[in-house]
Amino acid sequence: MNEAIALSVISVRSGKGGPFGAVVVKDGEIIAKAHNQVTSTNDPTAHAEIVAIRDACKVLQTFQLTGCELYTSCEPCPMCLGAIYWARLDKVYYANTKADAAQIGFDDKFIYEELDLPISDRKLPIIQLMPDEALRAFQEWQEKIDKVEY
Ligand SMILES: Nc1ccnc(=O)[nH]1
Repeated sequence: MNEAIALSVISVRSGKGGPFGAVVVKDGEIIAKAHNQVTSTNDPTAHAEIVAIRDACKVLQTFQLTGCELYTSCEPCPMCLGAIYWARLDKVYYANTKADAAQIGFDDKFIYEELDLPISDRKLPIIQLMPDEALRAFQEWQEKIDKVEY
């Protein structure tokens, strides 16, 4: 967590992104570390946690981080939490909370609140189109013998 927090400070001082840092640990060793890079890379998904997960997967040459733990300087936002579940990390440690992040202008808490609402009550319109056509790829996937599942 010391390293994750140090990265969050580096992020602020370097001007490369928001005040967030994260590290991925396996068997007690740091295998990947990152700070937020949203504004310096024009990538709204370049949260510290996402960048660290991408790097860890590259290092381990895998799309699943089972056996790894994530240390993040702030409670993960819903996007990062989704990535954490998809990556199958074992555990998450965090320092600042989403309420702390909200206080300095980061939307993590707002997105959590949106997710608690029924789709019809959310700020973001989400409209279904062409479900029958889209199902074709799902059917093909289900029938595919040599697929790589995740
Ligand atoms: N928890 C976080 C919120 C926003 N940006 C980040 O990199 N991390």
